[in-house]
Amino acid sequence: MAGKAVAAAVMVNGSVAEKEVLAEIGGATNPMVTPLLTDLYQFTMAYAYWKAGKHQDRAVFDLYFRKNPFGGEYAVFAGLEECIRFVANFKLEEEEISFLRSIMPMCEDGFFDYLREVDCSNVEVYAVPEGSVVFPKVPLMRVEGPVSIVQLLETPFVNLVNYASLVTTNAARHRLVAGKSKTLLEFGLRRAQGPDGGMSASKYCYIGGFDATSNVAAGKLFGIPLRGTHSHAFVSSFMSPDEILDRALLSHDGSSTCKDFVRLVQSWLSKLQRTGLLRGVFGETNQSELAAFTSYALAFPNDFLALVDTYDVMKSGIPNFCAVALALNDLGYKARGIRLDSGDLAYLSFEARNIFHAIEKEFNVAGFGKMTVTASNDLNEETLDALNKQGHEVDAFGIGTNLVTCYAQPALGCVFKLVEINNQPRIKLSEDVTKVSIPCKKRIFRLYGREGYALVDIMTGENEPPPTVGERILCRHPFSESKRAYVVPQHVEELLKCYWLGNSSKRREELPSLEKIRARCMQQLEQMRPDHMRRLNPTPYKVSVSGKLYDFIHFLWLSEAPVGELQ
Ligand SMILES: Nc1ncnc2c1ncn2[C@@H]1O[C@H](COP(=O)(O)OP(=O)(O)OP(=O)(O)O)[C@@H](O)[C@H]1O
Ligand SMILES: O=P(O)(O)OC[C@H]1O[C@H](OP(=O)(O)OP(=O)(O)O)[C@H](O)[C@@H]1O
Ligand SMILES: O=C(O)c1cccnc1
Ligand SMILES: [Mg+2]
Repeated sequence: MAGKAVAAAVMVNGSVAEKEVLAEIGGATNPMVTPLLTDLYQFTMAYAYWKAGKHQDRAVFDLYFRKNPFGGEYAVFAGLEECIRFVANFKLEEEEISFLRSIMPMCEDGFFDYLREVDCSNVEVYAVPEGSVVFPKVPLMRVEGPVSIVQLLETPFVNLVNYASLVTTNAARHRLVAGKSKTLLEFGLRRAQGPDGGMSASKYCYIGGFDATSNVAAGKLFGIPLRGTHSHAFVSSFMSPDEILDRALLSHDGSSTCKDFVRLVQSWLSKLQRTGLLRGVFGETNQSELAAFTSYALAFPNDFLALVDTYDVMKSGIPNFCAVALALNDLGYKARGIRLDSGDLAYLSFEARNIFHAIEKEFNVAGFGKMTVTASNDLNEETLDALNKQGHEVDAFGIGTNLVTCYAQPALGCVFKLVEINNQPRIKLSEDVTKVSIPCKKRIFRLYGREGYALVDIMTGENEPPPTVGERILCRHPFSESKRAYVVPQHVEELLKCYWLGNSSKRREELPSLEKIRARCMQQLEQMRPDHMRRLNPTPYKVSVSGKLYDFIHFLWLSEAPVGELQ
C-alpha cells in the first residue's frame, strides 16, 4: 500500500542529506471509508477518461466552501487527517473490482485491470493545516494527480471535510460564546447522526475547543478526556434510604470508618433544616432522591456530583446534595458539585451558589462556595449568550443535540472543482458569481497587519513571486472590480502545505496529533480580529487574489463564456 512505512529521503540542495522516516499513516478511522465510498459517476467518468485515453492527464482540483456557516464570517478546517489516511491506503480490493464489474458490465476488461493497479502514489495533496480558521473561496485542499484518480477522491474528501469542519466550527463558536474559563462538555452521542456522526462529533468538538466528551469509545480511540455525571433514571430508580444496605464509608485519609453514612447524611439534612441562615429555605426533601445521592456518594466519594432537578431543585435537590456533601466533608472528601438540567439555568445557578456560600460560612467548610455548577438542557449558542447577558454561576456546560447535529446549519457545502488540467487553467462559470470557480494552480497566503491580526487571504498564481513582509501588495476581490486594497504585511503565512506526495521523495508535513490540531485551532481563533468573530453582524474577512490572477480569471471568463446574440 502506498502509505505504509513511508520512508522519505530528504533532498537538501539537490543531494540526499539525511534519511527521514515519517510516521506510518494508519488506515481510515471508519472502516466504511473505502474507495467505493464515492458516487457512481466518479467511476463512470473514470471509465470514460480511460476510454478516451485521458485518465493519466494531470489534473488539479481545489476543495473549498462558498459561504460561511452559522451566519458567521469564518469556519474552522477539519477532516484533513482522515483524507490523508484515505489516500495513503487507497487501493481497490479484488472483491470491490468484481462488484464494480457487476454494476458496470458495459466496461471493457482493460478498465478493471487498470483499476486493479490504481493507488495514490502519483497524487499530491496540499492543504491548510487542520484546525486553521478558513474563509470562503480559499482552497482548503489542492489535490493534484491523474484526473481519473483524483476524481475518485472527490466524494470521500468532500464527505470527510464537510461535517468535520462544520461541527468543529460549531464547537469553536460555542467556545467563543462560553468564554475561556468555562468547561465545555460534549454530550451528543445519543443524538448524533449515527455512530460515525457521534464519533466524529466527539473528535471534532474537542478540536473546536470542548474540554471533554461523554463518549467512551471516543475517549478510547482518540484519547479525549472523558467526563460525565448521572441521569434522572439513577435518581428515580431509588425509593428510600432503607434500600442502602452497605452504609459504611472509609474516611478520605483511611484513618477511620463511618459505619452508617446514611445516618450521617440524615443528621446533616436535619441540621440544615434547623440552622439559622437556612431556616425557612429547606423543608422536607424527597427521600428517594436523598437515597440516590447517598448511594452515588458511597460509590464515588471523591467525585460526588448530583443531578438536582429530578423533583424540585430548590426544595429537594440542593438541600439533599448539600447534606450528602457535608457528610462527605466530615470524612475528608470534597464533593464536586451539581448538574442542573431544567428550569431557568441562570436563576437556579445563582440560587445554588448563594446557598453554597451560605453553607461555607455557616459551617466553616472551606471551598464549599466554589462547588462546580454544571448546566445542560438543549443548550446552544443563543442560550449561552442569553445566560452570559443575564449573568449566571455556571462553571460547566454539557451540550448535545444542537452541537453535534449542527442544528442551526446542517451542511457546510464544500465543493471540489477542477482548476487546471495538463497545465491548462480551467474555470467553471455560473450565472451566480459566487459559484464561479477560481482557475489555476494557486498559492495562498495570509497577510498579517501591525496589530498581529490577520488582514486578508490572497491567492496568487503558482509561479508569481510570493508576498513579502514590508512590501506593498495589491489585493483584489476576485470578482468585484472596484474592491481592492494595498496591503503591507507585517507577517506572511503560506497556508497550503504538502501533506501527501505519493512516492515522491520530497518532504511532506507530518500529521499532527489531536492535541496539536486543537492547540492550532485555539491559537488561530485568537489571531482573528474580534469583529470578524462576533456573533451579531460580524465584519466579513477579505479574501482576495493578486492583480495578475485577477486579470487571468477575467481573461479566461471572457474566453470561455459564449457571447449571446440579441434578435
Ligand atoms: N436563563 C435562561 N435564559 C435563556 N434560556 C434559558 C435559560 N435557562 C434555561 N434556558 C433554556 O430554555 C429552555 C427551557 O426548556 P423547556 O421549556 O423545555 O423547559 P425545561 O426547563 O426543560 O422544562 P422541563 O421541566 O419540562 O424539563 C432550554 O433550551 C434551556 O437551555
Ligand atoms: O443538549 P442536549 O441535547 O439537551 O443534551 C444533553 C441532554 O441529554 C440528557 O438527557 P436527555 O435529553 O436524553 O433527556 P432529558 O431531556 O429528559 O433530560 C441530559 O440530561 C441532557 O439534558
Ligand atoms: O454525563 C452526563 O451528565 C450526560 C451524558 C450524556 C448526555 N447527557 C448527560
Ligand atoms: Mg433533553
